[in-house]
Amino acid sequence: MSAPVSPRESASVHHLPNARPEVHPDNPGIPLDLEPVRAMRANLSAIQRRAATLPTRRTVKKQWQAAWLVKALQCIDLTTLAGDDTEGRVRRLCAKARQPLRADIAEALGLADRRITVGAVCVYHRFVETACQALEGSGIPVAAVSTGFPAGLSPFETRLAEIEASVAAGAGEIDIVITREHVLNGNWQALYDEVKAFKQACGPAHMKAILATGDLKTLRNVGRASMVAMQAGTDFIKTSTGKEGVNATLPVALVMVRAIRAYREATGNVVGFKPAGGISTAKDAMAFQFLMKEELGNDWLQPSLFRFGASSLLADIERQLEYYVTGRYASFDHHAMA
Ligand SMILES: O=C[C@H](O)COP(=O)(O)O
Repeated sequence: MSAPVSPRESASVHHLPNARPEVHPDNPGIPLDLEPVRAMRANLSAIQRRAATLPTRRTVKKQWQAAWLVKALQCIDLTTLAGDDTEGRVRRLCAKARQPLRADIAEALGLADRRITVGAVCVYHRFVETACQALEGSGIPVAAVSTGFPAGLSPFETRLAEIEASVAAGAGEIDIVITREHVLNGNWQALYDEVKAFKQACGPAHMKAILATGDLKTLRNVGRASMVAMQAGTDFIKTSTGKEGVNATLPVALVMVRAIRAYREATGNVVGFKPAGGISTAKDAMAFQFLMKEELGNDWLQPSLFRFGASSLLADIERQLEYYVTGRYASFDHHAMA
């Protein structure tokens, strides 16, 4: 991270890139069109080369770096998806979601009067009601992972019922998982039908389609699955559950955001992107932000079109912002939810 500001310098963040109105996902879907699906190509070495340059492409320092990190924080789906989750843990997570920056850090950044929150809180269905109660009045949506998360192999009707139950319990966002077998078998019709049925079951809730890219074997499959999920009407495409062997990576993200761009150029429809799983440092987060800015533009830096699915990223961002305003690093356990 860059050197801390001197006491004489103002630590205020003046460059939060959110003066413009946010663009929201707008994707009614289209009938299944296999031509662009089959046309998806992925040049592995070119993608890897491009991905390798992303973390170093921009030199962002001082208040500009702090502004990027505050924006990253606002895009976090603050997540807990563990077998030992409890109502108490979810309530603490929601308290952190409401006030993700310690008051003294927010004050030093000149953000005390701005209502800075994370993008959403993401939990299992079991905790949707708890999270909705804890977030009441905050405007922060609750996202529920659904459809047999993480494997997505429970009976189809059960998966639909799970979506409906989470929406009825108050979830404003539903993160579904696709059946990886449909992708591995090239059964695009089955994938399209599944995602479309899930979208219908979501009703007014926003849907994110988790492709579980670590299970899809090739980047070409990632591109094809992205295209089919968008044609079926998903509002976001999301990389991973966080439970696959490999989760969000920059090469996978490049393929997915380029599919978003191609789909938008072909249809005019707008789809968001959520890298998730294994993103735990401010530096990682900024590499994904640079990717979004360069591939899709500033509209995709806003929480309406960009989220990080992350359980521990917030702690590092808060730590880096504390360093920016004080010149000292705190230990991780100094920050709540570390
Ligand atoms: O969707 C979110 C992921 O499950 C979070 O993954 P993580 O615990 O590696 O940050």
